Amino acid sequence: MSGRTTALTPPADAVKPERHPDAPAPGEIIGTHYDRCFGCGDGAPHGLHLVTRAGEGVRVTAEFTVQEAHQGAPGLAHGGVLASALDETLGTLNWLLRVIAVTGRLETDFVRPVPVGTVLHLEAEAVAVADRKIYSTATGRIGGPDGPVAVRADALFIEVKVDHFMDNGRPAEIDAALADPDQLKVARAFEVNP
Ligand SMILES: CCCCCCCCCCCC(=O)SCCNC(=O)CCNC(=O)[C@H](O)C(C)(C)COP(=O)(O)OP(=O)(O)OC[C@H]1O[C@@H](n2cnc3c(N)ncnc32)[C@H](O)[C@@H]1OP(=O)(O)O
Repeated sequence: MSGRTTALTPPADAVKPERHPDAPAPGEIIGTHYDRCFGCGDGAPHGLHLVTRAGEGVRVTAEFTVQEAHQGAPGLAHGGVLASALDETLGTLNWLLRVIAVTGRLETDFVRPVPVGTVLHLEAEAVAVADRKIYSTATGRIGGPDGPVAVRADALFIEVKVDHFMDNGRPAEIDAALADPDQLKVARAFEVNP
């Protein structure tokens, strides 16, 4: 038994994800999508401050150092924080597809404890797309990029329009985020050129 639900098995008509021609080049840092994002924002003091790089194909790598504020058991990372790191890394894959998407489902395996001060080396790949559904998978390793797997996850992201954030987010913050001309340009470009 793998423990996985069938909700994360791509349907028979799913296709291989295609990297968008305008996606960041392999090795390039993929910047934050929102300054106050818990996963990647510089303006989130207790956030993860994840720095993600584009890889080959539809792959990304990221690093996250576990801080004092991220503990669950004494001296060990909280599982929810580790799931957040996986979620953020997986979410960044959608920028290589140039699709705006949110997490619908995230299934996480916690394989080894992750002590405070550890650098978690994350790697994620989009594996299939079916209409609005993007299936992806990620691992987090400790002790180096080739170290043992400490956490892994499979996920389903669902493509949404920018309106998803306008309709459901706090208007003042959405306005502030979209007042950034780069952010608005990127968001609109995604919708015009999926
Ligand atoms: C400015 C730029 C900023 C860009 C900002 C980017 C932010 C990224 C941040 C990191 C990632 C996150 O944490 S995102 C935050 C956490 N996630 C969320 O808040 C999402 C909350 N959920 C929702 O809003 C909604 O449930 C949606 C949008 C996911 C889906 O609603 P919907 O649009 O009405 O679509 P719906 O018809 O229900 O589903 C479409 C298809 O997906 C399937 N589906 C939907 N949910 C699931 C599920 N949990 N498990 C399995 N399958 C599912 C359905 O069966 C259906 O399949 P079929 O019938 O077509 O076969």
